[in-house]
Amino acid sequence: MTKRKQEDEVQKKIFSILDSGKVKIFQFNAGAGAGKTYALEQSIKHLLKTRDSDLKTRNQKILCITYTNAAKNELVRRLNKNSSVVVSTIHEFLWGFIKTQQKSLIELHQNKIEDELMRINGELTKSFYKKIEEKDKFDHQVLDKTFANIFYSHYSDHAEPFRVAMEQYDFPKKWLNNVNKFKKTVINVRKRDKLQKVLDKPGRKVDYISTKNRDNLADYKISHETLLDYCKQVITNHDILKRLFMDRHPYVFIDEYQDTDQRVVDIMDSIEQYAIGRGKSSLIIGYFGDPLQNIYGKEITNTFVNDKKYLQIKKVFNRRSTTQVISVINRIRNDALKQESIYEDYNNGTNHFYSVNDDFVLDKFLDRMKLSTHTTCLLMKNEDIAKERNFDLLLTVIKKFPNFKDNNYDNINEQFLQKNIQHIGSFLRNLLSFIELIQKIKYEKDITINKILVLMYGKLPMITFNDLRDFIHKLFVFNFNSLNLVDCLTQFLKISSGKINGTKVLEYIFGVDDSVDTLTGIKNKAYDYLIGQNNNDMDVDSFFKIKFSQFINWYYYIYDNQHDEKVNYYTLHGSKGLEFDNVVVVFEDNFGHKKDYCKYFFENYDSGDVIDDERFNQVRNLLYVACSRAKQNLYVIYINNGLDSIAKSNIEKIFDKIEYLNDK
Ligand SMILES: Nc1ncnc2c1ncn2[C@@H]1O[C@H](COP(=O)(O)OP(=O)(O)OP(=O)(O)O)[C@@H](O)[C@H]1O
Repeated sequence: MTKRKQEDEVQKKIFSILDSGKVKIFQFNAGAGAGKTYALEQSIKHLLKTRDSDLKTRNQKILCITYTNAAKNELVRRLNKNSSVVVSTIHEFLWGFIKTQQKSLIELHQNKIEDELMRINGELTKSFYKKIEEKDKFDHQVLDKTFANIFYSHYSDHAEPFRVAMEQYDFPKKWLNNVNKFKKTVINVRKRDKLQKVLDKPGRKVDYISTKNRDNLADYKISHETLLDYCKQVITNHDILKRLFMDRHPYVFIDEYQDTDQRVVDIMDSIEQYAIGRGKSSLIIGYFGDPLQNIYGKEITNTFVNDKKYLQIKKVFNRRSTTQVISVINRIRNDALKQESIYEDYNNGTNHFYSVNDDFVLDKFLDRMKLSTHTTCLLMKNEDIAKERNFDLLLTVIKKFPNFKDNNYDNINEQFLQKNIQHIGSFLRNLLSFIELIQKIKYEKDITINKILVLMYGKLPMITFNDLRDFIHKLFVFNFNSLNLVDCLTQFLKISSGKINGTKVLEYIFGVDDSVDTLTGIKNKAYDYLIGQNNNDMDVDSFFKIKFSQFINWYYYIYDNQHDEKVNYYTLHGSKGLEFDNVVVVFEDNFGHKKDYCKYFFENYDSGDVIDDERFNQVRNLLYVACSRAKQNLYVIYINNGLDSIAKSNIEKIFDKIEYLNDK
């Protein structure tokens, strides 16, 4: 049978499951470039061809869950918008599904507030608060409005000026010995009061805010993680919702199963069980993915790798890369899946492995290899990416703050350079929203008024067109690119037009209340995020003095997956899901807080007992994702201080031969 025929057979297997009219969950496994997204698209098209009128009569929709908004937009584009298909990210979909279940949501939310109150009380009993005899008096004092204003105005000061500001209150000196503990205690008492008040006065609705990365419990606003918790509890405990789900969505496709949260899998399992119990219903759930492309350190749901309780479908063909690239990526993955090209003659590519020392200069290498167009460089060092993308100053400053230093080093990748914006650090996410607002107003020609207003207020407020036009006009006067962050914020705060007020917009974007002036409030948020309880003698001024253009460049790095025909630069993580003609990957050992990051992989490759070695698997997955982006030619450069014989021999097993480049 020809390869194309075999590929068709795989697709037909999926079609036959879709046509079976039964309750089934299947798992489609295929390596990089196999065409998983394509298979998913074909499956939807098949259903549209065979079942569209049925779906329409019953008011049912095919549901397709993608991991990112970018993937969603791509799939929507390929499917040419069809009213029988819903393509959505999981959070967006689940919120739409459960948001009317307010009775259950409020109950869960109140439980969460009670848990939080218990946590706060626990913390208070561990601080000087426990020993205060007249607790009511202390509470009364710190809940006072004037006190709050002074407290927050000096919140992000160094320790001594903060103590001086507190002198007018007769707190015993020893309470202020440790300024951080004092601040924490005050905040806990204030938070407890706020939460207690909302518990005593119910009647609010729970809302999911997709643009913020942190809950605001007192305001009944939840973020992504809490949404998944609530959804799991609400759906798995209510048969009526399971029924509603399967009646509305008899076909569910979930892309990138390796990144799918356990709670989502639990929800789907419970719906499947319910469907089986009802008999004669039909429900098909298909997971598409590749366990080896899990690169964010969050463990894959056991069901997908060990239990394999779903129907397994495998595809071995590769549609992306030349045979030269495929042979390398097969060897990197080193598992049972060995891909082969679907094409008979796609073998005009190359793969090279260069061992180089610290003097290696990438630009010279690109020159030498004549790689000046259609080339993408995947770099490990964040500093290199930041320099190429012109936000190196921002990175240099951010790295000095406790939230990104020492043990928190991984936060640079996980919260600052993270391409999935749901995982960006909470304060940074707010900052991105501010930059997005300015950039969209200034440069995005087809931005809708709704989108602008939602960015400004989180909802559609009643304002006049004139006010909006005037506001935008005033915004255009400033050349934000030439200002630093604090000046940008200051200018923005001052803009007002009728009912629109820059201060209110920033209060919304940064989640600041009116107990202090807005700029100080924003600085306090930055202080909590960047420094927190970790240092008394640091301030956030250096961050706010950074040129706004650096933040804009960072924003474009996070959001922008466009690449041009010249040389483009990404981190290895950031390349996931993309493909390029020529790929240059630069491996380094000094990465991820390790001194032997890649070395560990090369030394242990082929040692036989690495299957459960999490560290080994993480490096392997990252190298696999990076190398499998190449369509035609792959150049791997390994910066190292000398290779031992085991590493050398293993590298040769993967890449055939090592070329040495040691010129300056
Ligand atoms: N049946 C097909 N016919 C033509 N081109 C295809 C087909 N399937 C996939 N392709 C092409 O092959 C390439 C890889 O496909 P796709 O991106 O769907 O793979 P993938 O398995 O999702 O990759 P990865 O997991 O590495 O991100 C793309 O350029 C896609 O357009």
